[in-house]
Amino acid sequence: MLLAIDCGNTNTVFSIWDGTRFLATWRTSTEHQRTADQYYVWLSTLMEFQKIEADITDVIISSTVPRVVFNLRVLSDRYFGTRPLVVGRPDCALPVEVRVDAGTAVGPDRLVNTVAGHHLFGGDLIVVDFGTATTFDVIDSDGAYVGGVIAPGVNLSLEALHQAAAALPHVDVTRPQKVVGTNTVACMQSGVFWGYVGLVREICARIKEERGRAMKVISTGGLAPLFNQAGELYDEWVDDLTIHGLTVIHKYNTGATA
Ligand SMILES: Nc1ncnc2c1ncn2[C@@H]1O[C@H](COP(=O)(O)OP(=O)(O)OP(=O)(O)O)[C@@H](O)[C@H]1O
Ligand SMILES: CC(C)(CO)[C@@H](O)C(=O)NCCC(=O)O
Ligand SMILES: [K+]
Repeated sequence: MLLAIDCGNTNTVFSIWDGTRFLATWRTSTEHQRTADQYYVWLSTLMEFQKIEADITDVIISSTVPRVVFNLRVLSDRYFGTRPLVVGRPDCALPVEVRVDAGTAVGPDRLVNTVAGHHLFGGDLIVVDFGTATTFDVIDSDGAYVGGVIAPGVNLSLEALHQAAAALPHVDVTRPQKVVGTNTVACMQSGVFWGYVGLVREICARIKEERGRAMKVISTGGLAPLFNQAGELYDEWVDDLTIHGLTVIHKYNTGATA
């Protein structure tokens, strides 16, 4: 069985794939100090608690934080007796082309989203991922990654307001009742909620215009559905698109089904 690890700047997702379905998915915060032993204690406790009897033989990692890869490699070697595939390393082939400026290191999560998007929906796509950053990945008709957009993440924007302005509290993002807020929290929520609805709409419209073609918009990330309450921003939403893409890349590199 495959252990797929998607390590973002805020959270790391671990998922067990048996070749046809995910047996379990767990999240933890991303901390580069965490050792292989700590990961294993956490993972094996959850597996035991959920009575998951998985014989993990393969590991694949996508990490936007280079320094956590070392300990995840040790986890893989020491506890699962296998050398992990690491997206972005030369020995991990991708089933799609990457057509960007020479010397650009595209985030591995964006490459994995490209593979997943193309695998599930074919070509001419925009993948919108609401993570630490809000990213837009543009995928050509042949599945190639051809560039995109990086905007600040939703929670990051709210946190930045709170950090920079003494009178602004920490708030969670929700859809406000009205656009015009009559208290501080409602004003902040309105700015972020409607600001992101506008950001997504405008960026997708301009990408389609610039490329002169119709494109399907796929969204991922826990916050994505919140912004699509009128159902007009995206065509599809896939939770954990990145984890799905990792299983596709693993299969492409090994021919394995699990
Ligand atoms: N209504 C909500 N309000 C606040 N946070 C939410 C809400 N719904 C989901 N979330 C959080 O949004 C985050 C989305 O997860 P996702 O994996 O897409 O990004 P991330 O983990 O924050 O970023 P990265 O992948 O860059 O580490 C999760 O931490 C989830 O708990
Ligand atoms: C943009 C993030 C932080 C989104 O997770 C990540 O994909 C990343 O670190 N990218 C590197 C730069 C790029 O993708 O062009
Ligand atoms: K993510």
